[in-house]
Parts: sequence; structure tokens; C-alpha cells
Amino acid sequence: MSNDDQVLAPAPIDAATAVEPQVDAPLPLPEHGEPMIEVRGLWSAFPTPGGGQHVVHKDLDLTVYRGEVLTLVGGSGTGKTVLLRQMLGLNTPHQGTITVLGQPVSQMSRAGAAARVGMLFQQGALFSAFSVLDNIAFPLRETRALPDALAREAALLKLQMVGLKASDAHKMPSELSGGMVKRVALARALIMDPPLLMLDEPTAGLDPDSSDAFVTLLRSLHQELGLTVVMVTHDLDTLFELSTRVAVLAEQRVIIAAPVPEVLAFDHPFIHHFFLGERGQRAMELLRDRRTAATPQGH
Ligand SMILES: Nc1ncnc2c1ncn2[C@@H]1O[C@H](COP(=O)(O)OP(=O)(O)OP(=O)(O)O)[C@@H](O)[C@H]1O
Repeated sequence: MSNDDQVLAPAPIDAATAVEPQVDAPLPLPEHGEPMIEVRGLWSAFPTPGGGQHVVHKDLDLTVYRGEVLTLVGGSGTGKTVLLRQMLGLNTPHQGTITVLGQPVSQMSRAGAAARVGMLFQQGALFSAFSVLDNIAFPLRETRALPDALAREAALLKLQMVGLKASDAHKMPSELSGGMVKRVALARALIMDPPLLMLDEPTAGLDPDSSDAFVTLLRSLHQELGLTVVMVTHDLDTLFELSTRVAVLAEQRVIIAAPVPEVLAFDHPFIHHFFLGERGQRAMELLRDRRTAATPQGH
């Protein structure tokens, strides 16, 4: 057991010193100044079979600002998914607070959380016995937010918003391609018109063309709907295409949260490995080529 495993009592949080200057710097754009999610002094731990505790987050701070696409990266097991689930109120932290739009997540009802935050789970996680339309309408029905006929209409609108056809509405999940499953799951995540969207590995399992198409859809919905997005991804193409900031989880906390160029310049072994290895160089070259091709006369 490490020292970290034994100590679970965090020191009192001093607001003036909790965040290092380069950590979590807000985007320079004024419209990105309003905090949507604030994580303060977060400790997460799980019991180990030997009776100890595995500390995943230790005094972690993070702020997500309105309108940004913040991507969480970190090695396997650094607690990215746990953090997403805590932001949704699905996991309770050991200590610390998470507020979404100024309200502690711990005090939100299920309907309250669903109205604020949509979640796209890694596997799409559709109900196999429900049609596409019923999957999309599910949160409205579960929270009794709308009468049935209106819920169906709202679901049809969302179906079209994610690029599916009305004729797809009555298909069953087993009849859908991987890309379609993601689109249905996205429509369901957006059915309550939440201002916040969480994406856990949104392009995992998709072939390159479907992945590109899904990223394009996410990018346009982010802009059209003015969404604030928190995403976990290992896919560098997706990260470079969508992120306005990247938060790096290491050493049980966020070691830097900043736009990509600043993250790349930050000296840490995980960042070197993740971004500057062969895989990272390839993804950056691809992105550069694509941006050059998309700009008139290559400017
Ligand atoms: N319900 C749970 N019970 C016990 N341990 C858990 C539970 N949920 C998560 N953990 C542990 O917490 C740690 C962080 O898990 P998490 O899934 O958040 O990691 P991650 O950063 O998303 O990893 P990956 O990139 O591999 O998906 C892991 O060690 C995991 O085993």
C-alpha cells in the first residue's frame, strides 16, 4: 500500500492556493468566462480486496467554462470515467464538492441532473428491446417531462438533428450500424435540451469514416446549440478536432488544463508519451494537412 492509499484526510482547501497559475487557466475569450462545472477538493477512493483503499483523485480541482469542449486525458485508471460519473451524480466522491450551474450535484434530483447534463456513454448503451424513437424519448418518459405524443415529436426532431431519417425511427438497435447507434445515443443525451454534454470515448469502436462523420456532427451541434462539452477520449484525431482545452489527469489530480499548444509545451512524462510519441505526431500531421486543405489557397 502506498502512502496515498493510507491517507484520506485532505488538508483544508485554500482558495487562493488550490489552483496553480498554469492549471485550469480560463480561455481568453470573454464568453468562456462563466463556470458551468466547478470541482473543488475532490477525493475519490475505492476499497481494495486487502481492506485498504485505492485513492483515485486527491484534492482535485477543475473548472469547466461555458461554451468550451474540455477533453479529459490521462493514463488508464487515472479516474476520467469516475470523474464524468461524479459530475453526473452517478458516483459520490469521498470528499469535495462538484457544482453544476451553481448547484451541488449531490443535491440534484435525477430529473434536475438530466435537465442540466446529457451523457453519451462509451458503448452507446441503447435499450435493445426499444425502438430508436423509444430510446430517444426514454428520458422524457422516465421523468414525465412531456405527454407521450409530445415526447414522440421531440424525439423525432432530435432524430433528424443527429442526421438520421424519420424512417429510422422504428428500427431496433440490432438493425443499426455502429455510427447510427452513437447518433441515437447522442439524440437521447440531448432530448432534454441540456446545456452540458458529457461524452465518454465518443468515437470508440467506429471505423475512420464514421468517426470523422460523428466528429463533424459533434462539432456542428456544439456550435449550433451553444453546448458546453466535457469529453473523455484516447483518440487524438477527435481530441485535436474538437477540444478548446485539454485537462490532463495524473498524480491523482489535474496537472494542467489549457489549450492544446500549452499542454504540449508542459513537461510531464504522460504528455510526452501521449501527444509527442509517434501516434501523436501522426495525428497532428493529419490535422495540419486537413486544415491546410480546408483553407482557401492553403492560408
Ligand atoms: N465501482 C468501482 N469499484 C472499485 N473500483 C473502481 C470502481 N470504479 C472505478 N474504479 C477504479 O477507479 C480507477 C479509475 O477508473 P476509471 O474507469 O475512471 O479510469 P479511466 O481513467 O477512465 O481509465 P481508462 O482510460 O482505462 O478507461 C480504476 O482503478 C478503477 O478500477
